[in-house]
Amino acid sequence: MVLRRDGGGLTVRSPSKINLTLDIRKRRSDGFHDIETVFAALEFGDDLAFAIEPDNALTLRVRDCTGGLSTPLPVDSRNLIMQAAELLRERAGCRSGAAITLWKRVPVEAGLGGGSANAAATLLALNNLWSLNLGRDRLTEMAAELGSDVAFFVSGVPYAVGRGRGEEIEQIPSPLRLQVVLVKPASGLSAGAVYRAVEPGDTEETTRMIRGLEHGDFADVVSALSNGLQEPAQRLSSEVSKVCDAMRRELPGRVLMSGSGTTCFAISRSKREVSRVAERLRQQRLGHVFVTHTL
Ligand SMILES: C[C@](O)(CO)[C@H](O)COP(=O)(O)OP(=O)(O)OC[C@H]1O[C@@H](n2ccc(N)nc2=O)[C@H](O)[C@@H]1O
Ligand SMILES: Nc1ncnc2c1ncn2[C@@H]1O[C@H](COP(=O)(O)OP(=O)(O)OP(=O)(O)O)[C@@H](O)[C@H]1O
Repeated sequence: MVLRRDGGGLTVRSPSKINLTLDIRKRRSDGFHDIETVFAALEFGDDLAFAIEPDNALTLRVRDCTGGLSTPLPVDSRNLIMQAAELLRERAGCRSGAAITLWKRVPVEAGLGGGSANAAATLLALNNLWSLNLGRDRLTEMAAELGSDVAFFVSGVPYAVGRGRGEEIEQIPSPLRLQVVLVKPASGLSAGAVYRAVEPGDTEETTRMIRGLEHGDFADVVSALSNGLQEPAQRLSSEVSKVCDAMRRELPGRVLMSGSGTTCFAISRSKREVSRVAERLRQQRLGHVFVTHTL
């Protein structure tokens, strides 16, 4: 994530992600699951601005740019941005203040990790704005406390494998840039509800996906696309199957649900192809359609 100086403050683009694979290995006693997943960061994201607040207050304003797609987000400690700021203050032992503004574009409960990316952006930006000089390791530890996806966004890499409950991050070097079309249906799903409905299995797609990305082999990437949460998500939301079926008619074999849903995505090497497919999907009114690419 690139921090930009803006007067006395900072601005940062908070990206989103898709999961190119998601293997659910086993249910743990702490309520989480051991997983292996391949994250890909997307250019599509929110914007955040941070300014020093002289009286040590922490405030958050949200500007909804989703076109009414999301219900209003809380601006108190229920918001992951406020949780990240408070955690940073507590661990660094500081009482600095900040006025934070979020321009929200990434839909909520979409499987795109929008809230997790906001939390990561907040850790990185306030560490800089408040001159705390905490190292990447300390920020990564805090990230894992805030949510399973946050460490990936703190890493700032385009592709990574996530192990453990998703917070153990290892970069996957790749020459590939994927063009991506996203369709988010009206309904959302909470990650907890989808994980509760899953049966852990022993799929091996993540290893194949890592190899495909490293070799820059698009055909291998396509053949390894898989998501162990898709079947339970489809049971919980009929819109997921409807959207994926419509996308498969356009780009057979290249469609998957992201994370815990409900967004489905399709990948291509061609910008022109995703734009054409997006136009056709918009006409079918299945949900909000976004065109983007991996970072
Ligand atoms: C679906 C993914 O987005 C894939 O990247 C993540 O696994 C979920 O990440 P997240 O939204 O950051 O999730 P968290 O806020 O950490 O957890 C929400 C809930 O999802 C379930 N959860 C999450 C991650 C995991 N490895 N196993 C789980 O069972 C737990 O019930 C947890 O209470
Ligand atoms: N800044 C934030 N942006 C988005 N959601 C937030 C934020 N802060 C708190 N939340 C809450 O977090 C929950 C889900 O967030 P998010 O949109 O990141 O989920 P998601 O798209 O399913 O992502 P994931 O792939 O990580 O599961 C919602 O219940 C939302 O109210």
